[in-house]
Amino acid sequence: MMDNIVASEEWCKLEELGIPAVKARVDSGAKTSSLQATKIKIFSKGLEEWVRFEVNPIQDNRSISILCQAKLVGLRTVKSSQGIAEERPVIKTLVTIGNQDFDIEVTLANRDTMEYRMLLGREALNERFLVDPSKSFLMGDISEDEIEVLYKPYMRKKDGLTIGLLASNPNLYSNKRIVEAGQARGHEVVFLNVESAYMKLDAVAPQVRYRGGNVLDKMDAVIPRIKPSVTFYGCALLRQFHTLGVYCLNSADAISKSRDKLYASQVFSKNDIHIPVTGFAKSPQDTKDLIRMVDGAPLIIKLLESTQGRGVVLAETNKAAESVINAFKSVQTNILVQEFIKEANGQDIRCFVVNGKVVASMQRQAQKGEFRANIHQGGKASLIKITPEERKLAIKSAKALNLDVAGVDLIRSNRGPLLLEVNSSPGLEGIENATGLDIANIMIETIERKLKYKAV
Ligand SMILES: Nc1ncnc2c1ncn2[C@@H]1O[C@H](COP(=O)(O)OP(=O)(O)OP(=O)(O)O)[C@@H](O)[C@H]1O
Ligand SMILES: [Mg+2]
Ligand SMILES: [Mg+2]
Repeated sequence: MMDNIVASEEWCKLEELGIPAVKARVDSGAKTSSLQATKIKIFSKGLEEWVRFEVNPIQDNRSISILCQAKLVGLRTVKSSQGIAEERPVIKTLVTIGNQDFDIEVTLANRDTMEYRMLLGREALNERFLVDPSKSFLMGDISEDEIEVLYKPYMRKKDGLTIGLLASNPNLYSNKRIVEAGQARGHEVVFLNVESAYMKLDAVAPQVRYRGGNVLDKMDAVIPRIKPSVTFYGCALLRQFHTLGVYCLNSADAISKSRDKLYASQVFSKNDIHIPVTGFAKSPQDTKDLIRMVDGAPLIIKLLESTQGRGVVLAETNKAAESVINAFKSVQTNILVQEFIKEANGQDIRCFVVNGKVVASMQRQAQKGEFRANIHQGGKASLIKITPEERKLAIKSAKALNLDVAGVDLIRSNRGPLLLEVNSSPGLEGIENATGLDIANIMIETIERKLKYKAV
């Protein structure tokens, strides 16, 4: 066996960190080496600066987590895939590959998205190894059984995840159900009030803290259920959690996009997703043409930020439309003007999309004399079998906004199904009652799948 040729992937032992085996990708395209690490914290030991962190050394197993510490060698500015510069701690540690031991510098990557938990860069390989990228494990393979034996002592006692529910009211049906479903699957679910959480913004050791000073550094995942009035602050918290390597079931970016009806409609039309003809204008001088553009009254006027049907108005005549539109404009309120889909007869369809699948759907029928089918406006829900075209539309719409969980509202028009809107915190009560399905459980299962979590 040639002992100076390494393959594209190799097993490494990091003895000083207490990591018996980690599969590393050999990447001579990268200069430095890196190691996946979460919960990174810099601290002083006498006069020295040290860093404490956790590593999940096995790709598909979140439940194995090794607490490591090492002397800090320095900080390295690294560009993320989005081109954002970040400072990452660098340590020096002994690595064993095959029968060779040597010291290397390793950058701690605070993201959990690395496919390989470790990356061996040029600096580590130089003058020591040649690389044969067509091969795997030239320095010796380790079987799954051997891994199990090696990691037995490290198995976490607590076998569930810690999931934060970022919301405002713990007594809402949806929130109670999410807590219940998480606990039923063996996880710890912590209710986090959006307004009681705050952040420390710092390149080296960013944090989310909770009223009283507790640092929230044990979260594996966060489920955002952010009410519209705190979207801005809630999304800032979510970004912070994301930076800390915590998986968020709906990203800050996707939530803020979905909350802006105008922006979302532009994303839909760009992605070839059909919506009722919609217009938007700044000046009252354009109102008449706006009305013509959507084919005249009856037409719909919507406040840009509305929920539960409260900001949606039907104007029966062109005159009424014109005066309502201009009235909103005179108080600087942003509105959309939209073609009225009369043939829907006060019905719409709510599809609940989780992780790219329609997991439940229901039809909602507006009360007599009402065109809005929202349950909050007295609408009644019933079961419905959606068509393949409607299913495709619902999935495509959630995907266009990049939402893991979405309530997609469709309406049946003479020219086929049209998308009305996509909600990022869809309520569970209506859909669970109508369908008898355990949607909260499906949301928790999705988190498990994303984190590659398996109950031990
Ligand atoms: N263009 C339209 N044509 C016919 N009916 C419509 C139209 N737009 C909305 N509606 C009806 O009004 C209801 C409320 O509209 P929409 O969903 O856009 O508003 P919302 O206030 O955001 O509601 P949500 O609580 O679902 O977020 C719809 O569910 C549908 O029944
Ligand atoms: Mg809405
Ligand atoms: Mg709606």
